[in-house]
Amino acid sequence: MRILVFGAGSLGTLVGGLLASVHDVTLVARDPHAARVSAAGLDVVGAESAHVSPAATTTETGHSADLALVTVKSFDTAAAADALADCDVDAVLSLQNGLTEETLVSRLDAPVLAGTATYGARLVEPGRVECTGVGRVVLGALDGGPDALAERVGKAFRAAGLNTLVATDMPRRRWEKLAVNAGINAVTALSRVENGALAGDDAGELAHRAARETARVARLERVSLPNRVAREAVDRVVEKTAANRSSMLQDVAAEKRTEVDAINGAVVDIAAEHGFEVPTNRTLAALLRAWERGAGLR
Ligand SMILES: NC(=O)C1=CN([C@@H]2O[C@H](COP(=O)(O)OP(=O)(O)OC[C@H]3O[C@@H](n4cnc5c(N)ncnc54)[C@H](OP(=O)(O)O)[C@@H]3O)[C@@H](O)[C@H]2O)C=CC1
Ligand SMILES: CC(C)(CO)C(=O)C(=O)O
Repeated sequence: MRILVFGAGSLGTLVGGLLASVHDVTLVARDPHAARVSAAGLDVVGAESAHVSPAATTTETGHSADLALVTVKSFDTAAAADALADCDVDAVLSLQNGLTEETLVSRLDAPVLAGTATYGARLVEPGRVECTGVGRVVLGALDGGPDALAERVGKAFRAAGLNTLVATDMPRRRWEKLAVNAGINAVTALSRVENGALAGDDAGELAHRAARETARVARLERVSLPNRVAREAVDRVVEKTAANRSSMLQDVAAEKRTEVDAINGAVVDIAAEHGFEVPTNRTLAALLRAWERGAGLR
């Protein structure tokens, strides 16, 4: 399969690097990373290891591929979609956090699959990416149900050794992940604690409230996600990732823009379309956006 990875930073380089063992992969990345991969190949280290030689470029448009993987941060999704609109791609798959697929659908003609990734990735230096944890890619039709394209992409991922599930219930999975991120990411970022610190703490109750609100909005969107399931998902992730610093905490610590708009912000916006209020998500989003403004990031 010819696969274009749009936004090869940490996750895109890891997934693209693993796919490059059997597929024809092009990484759209920044220099000096793109230049280094072109000149000397890519080292995958850590929980996975490989030396591969995908193509790498900073050129955003004019590519042709069977599949475009979108792995930019959520706030760069619209720009990525606009660049992909000037490419010839047969299908698009997002592995980003937050609700980003709608932005891709609204700007692209190619079919868009929904995806989530729990692999851990860190771009150590140009040309070198660390797999910090073997997770799973889950992908499928955005509206759910069986899908031949998703099956083909899943088969291509598995052929490259990526732990991949093709799911027929992506709407529920996306909203459950959103509920987990809306709770854990925002609260850990604002309180500067590891995920495990939420267990049995008042801050954990705040995370539960954000997740319950998200589940309520999911149901308004006709996605079946009971409050109890969202709350239990938060507890499960807090327990399994107790020592992790959430991606949003890492962004705040590094003084980088967060993905709040596609997480808590998306919950607030979609709730408003239904005339529904989500005060916990609204508060968390306001605090994070105020921090970003104060830090000159938006
Ligand atoms: N890292 C991880 O372990 C995981 C990440 N995710 C999700 O995956 C997504 C990506 O995360 P992550 O890989 O960590 O983020 P990174 O910031 O490491 O990677 C995104 C990369 O895309 C680049 N980029 C943006 N626009 C362009 C462009 N027009 N042309 C070329 N390159 C571009 C960015 O460069 P620049 O910064 O210079 O703009 C950056 O290098 C997020 O939604 C995240 O939540 C999900 C699971 C795990
Ligand atoms: C699951 C969780 C909360 C793990 O830290 C995550 O997805 C993130 O940090 O973005």
